[in-house]
Amino acid sequence: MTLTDSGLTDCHERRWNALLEWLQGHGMMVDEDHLPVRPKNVAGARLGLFAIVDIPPRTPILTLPSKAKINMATLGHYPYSKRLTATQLISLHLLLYKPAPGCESDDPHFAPYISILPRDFGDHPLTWAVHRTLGAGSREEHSLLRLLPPSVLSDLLLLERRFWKDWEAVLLYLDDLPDLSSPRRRPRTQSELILDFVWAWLNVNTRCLYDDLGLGKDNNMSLCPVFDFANHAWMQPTMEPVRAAGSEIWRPGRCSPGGDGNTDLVCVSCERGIVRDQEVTLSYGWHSNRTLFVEYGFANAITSEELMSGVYPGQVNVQDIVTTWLDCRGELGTFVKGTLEAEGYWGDWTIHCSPLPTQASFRLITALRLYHSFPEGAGVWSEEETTAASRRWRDTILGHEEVVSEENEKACEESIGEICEVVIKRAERGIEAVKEDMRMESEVSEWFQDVLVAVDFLWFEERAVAKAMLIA
Ligand SMILES: C[S@@+](CC[C@H](N)C(=O)[O-])C[C@H]1O[C@@H](n2cnc3c(N)ncnc32)[C@H](O)[C@@H]1O
Repeated sequence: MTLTDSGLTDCHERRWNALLEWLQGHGMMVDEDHLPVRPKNVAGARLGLFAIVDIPPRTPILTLPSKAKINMATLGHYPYSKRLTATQLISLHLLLYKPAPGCESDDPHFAPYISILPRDFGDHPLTWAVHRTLGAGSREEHSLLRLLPPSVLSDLLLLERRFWKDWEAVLLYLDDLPDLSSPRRRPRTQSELILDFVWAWLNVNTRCLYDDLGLGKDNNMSLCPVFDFANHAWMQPTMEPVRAAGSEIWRPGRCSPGGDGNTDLVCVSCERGIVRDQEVTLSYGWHSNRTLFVEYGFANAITSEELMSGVYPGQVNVQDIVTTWLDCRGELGTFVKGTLEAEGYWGDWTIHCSPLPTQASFRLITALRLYHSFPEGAGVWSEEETTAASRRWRDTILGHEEVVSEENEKACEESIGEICEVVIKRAERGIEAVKEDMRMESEVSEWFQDVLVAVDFLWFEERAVAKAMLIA
């Protein structure tokens, strides 16, 4: 790959200039004073945004016109567009206008933007999962899936389920509107079409901003050119989005009653300001590496001090361990499972190292309390006994009682210790297996090595959180 003086390939340089010209056509100021950032290659993250001048604190970095965003408002011209969610509609639009290899998009509305989006997501775990489902997984992909911690794999399967659900919805929509798709595109087999949809869907899932358009929660999102080149920094990000002049500060996850419609996006530098050539970064949220890896395809390089001291939101989902215990308890296990499901406490059982003190989530403690309400070896439980034990457990959820009993609490504590031991042991095996692959796979592609490093961090986080729990 040859880089130009600006740190971009020729092709990216051309596409970036075309994007600026297009944005200018939409009324955006793109000179150095109004857009003091440019993309550059970043090892292990494709592109990132960099300051081209010193930027003082709380200074506007970009003001993106609302009509340059891709969202439910700017795609409102699709017939019956409200039949689709924002993810489905934006993904469909990208699918229809996906650039052919080596070419630019021919979208009459957003071509320069769609053309500069990443072309390949071979390093994202969803791609490996979908390949596997289609029976087309490569050896590298299979071995990466095998190396993932169980908690990561189960989140990945949930993400894959979301993907297929969106695909089904888009197919159904296209069935009703064959004019939209048939004449437009080069012929694609069903598998090719699905993989192109993976590309579209991942662009949406990894790049969209929560954006209060005044719609339902799941539809308040936009793809925002330029803004979406900013990489994630878990500590001290340098840029943040704010509302257009005169309105409230933007915060992810907040929905204003009634909504404000599609407004311009303004981003400003954070408190410390930014020096020339420094990377301009955002916070994608206070996420553990498991979530970052599954949703975005990368993991933060973190140290054990950061994990043990509680400054990093380390977390382990231990659902598979507890589920195995329940599976060994026959009918009683089935009863506990059914009760937890009925009461909304099934799954999402986690241990955390931040904020200190380290702790098990209330959901995990609640599940363990019910599990230990029926001690092993206590013989057969009559219906009355089962009802009474469940009632005592339910009282802890309702806040009528703090604990089921002292013995029950002690058993839960011991179980948490056992869970941590299991997590540590398997993390050690996982780290060893990743090392082994690193040694064996020295000839393989760069992205594969990068992913192995990320998988190593996933196991490392699990081990450090479990160790911190045991020490506490
Ligand atoms: C919103 S985009 C950021 C721009 C992106 N790097 C690009 O080349 O277009 C999000 C994607 O960037 C990458 N990314 C973001 N932050 C990262 C980080 N701290 N380390 C590695 N990759 C990162 C991941 O691939 C993620 O899915």
